[in-house]
Amino acid sequence: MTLDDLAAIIAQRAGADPEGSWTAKLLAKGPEKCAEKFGEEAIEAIIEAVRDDRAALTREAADVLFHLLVMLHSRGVALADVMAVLDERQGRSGLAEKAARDQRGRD
Ligand SMILES: N=c1c2ncn([C@@H]3O[C@H](COP(=O)(O)OP(=O)(O)OP(=O)(O)O)[C@@H](O)[C@H]3O)c2ncn1[C@@H]1O[C@H](COP(=O)(O)O)[C@@H](O)[C@H]1O
Repeated sequence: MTLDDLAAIIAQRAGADPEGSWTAKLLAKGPEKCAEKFGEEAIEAIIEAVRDDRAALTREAADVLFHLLVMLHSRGVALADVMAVLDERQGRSGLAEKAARDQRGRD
């Protein structure tokens, strides 16, 4: 399973009957609810990271990735576009990237 596979499943489920699909049910509630659910899952992952429960963190991280992709779909953001941003950053130090971002914020 890749993130591309999961994004394709989410796109396919988007038009499904909400009674038979968690993805369809969540998307039907709108982007704000998808964002809220992503936030809940992120917090659950944070809690497991702080507790240092690796098995629970692994499960919560899977929930985070799934709900991130649902949230992106809800706002029409393609995973490919997110990956393109990461591609642009490849080979560039995170510190240099942050400095450039801060400079753009000041312009
Ligand atoms: N990867 C996932 C996935 N990860 C998590 N979830 C669901 O996300 C929901 C979140 O559960 P939580 O317990 O955190 O939230 P909750 O059910 O609101 O309960 P509370 O926390 O509020 O008590 C659960 O129903 C999980 O089953 C997922 N649902 C679907 N997928 C993928 O999407 C595919 C399509 O699923 P459907 O859309 O359901 O057909 C599946 O085959 C999977 O590949």
